[in-house]
Amino acid sequence: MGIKVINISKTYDKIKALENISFEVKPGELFGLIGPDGAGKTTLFRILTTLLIADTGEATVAGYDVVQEYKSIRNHVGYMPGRFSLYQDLTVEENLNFFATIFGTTIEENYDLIKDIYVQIEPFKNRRAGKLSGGMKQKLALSCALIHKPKVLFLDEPTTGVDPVSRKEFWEMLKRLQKKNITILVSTPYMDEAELCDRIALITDGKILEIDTPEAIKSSFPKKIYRVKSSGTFQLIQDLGAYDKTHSAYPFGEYIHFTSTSTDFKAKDLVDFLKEKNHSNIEVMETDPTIEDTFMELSK
Ligand SMILES: Nc1ncnc2c1ncn2[C@@H]1O[C@H](COP(=O)(O)OP(=O)(O)OP(=O)(O)O)[C@@H](O)[C@H]1O
Repeated sequence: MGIKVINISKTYDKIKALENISFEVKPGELFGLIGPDGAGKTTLFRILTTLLIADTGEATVAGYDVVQEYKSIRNHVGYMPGRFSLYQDLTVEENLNFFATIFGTTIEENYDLIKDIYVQIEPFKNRRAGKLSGGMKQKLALSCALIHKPKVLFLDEPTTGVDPVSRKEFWEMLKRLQKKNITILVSTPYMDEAELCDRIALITDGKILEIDTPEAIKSSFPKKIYRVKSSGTFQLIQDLGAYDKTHSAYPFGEYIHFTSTSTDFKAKDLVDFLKEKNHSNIEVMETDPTIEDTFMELSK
């Protein structure tokens, strides 16, 4: 009752939005699609929620074929699209009632499923959706996507433009929904959110680079990573770019993450090189790989 995607491709004019995508989401799994803007995440969501037909390939959602059995899928999935999808001029309660009605249900019938989320916006039930904060809009959109008790939930960048506290609360809600046997496919450009998924697929330019648990993806990183800092960040990037032992060097927060082509490379080699280049306040320290590092390495 999860999701199966087999060799899905989709091209818009000349843009290959998806190229031979295959993966499986197990029933009850919280699966993340992690990738930058334009990676193809929305296109994939639209295909799986039957709003768009793939050029080639097959997919099933909750056991139903996305083309042949699209009507059944629509009754069994909840979809929270990336951009705010609610009726801005309707109130919170009217929006929820509207979605309940089109699925032939009522707020009361499935209140248990949305209770946790809805109680937080219920005090504002008479406010128009267009006047809600980002975090509240997101909670309302999730309530609307859940009101017909879907088996599978699709969330396209649900936390983009939402403050950090609401983001954290949102992920806690997803974990609780997962315990109620809902399969969840969520996309995000935030690498820290990737860590909260059971498994993730790293996607860029319409292709999947890797699928595994966040832990396995991090531990598969093939090189030692050093975090590097000096008083002149711009010059540091330039000099690391020109260094003959550099495999990769890219900004990572306040540091540059550096890997070397050499297998017996030592932090001292880099310190000596940077001293030669007149850098001051040099800091070079080995650090643990993150999902973002794997992403950078695989998309090189
Ligand atoms: N209707 C369309 N017509 C032409 N090109 C499109 C269309 N929709 C998407 N694309 C292109 O297909 C590629 C994948 O887009 P898609 O929206 O699926 O990516 P995404 O990962 O969801 O990114 P974003 O978060 O920016 O929506 C992009 O290059 C995009 O410009």
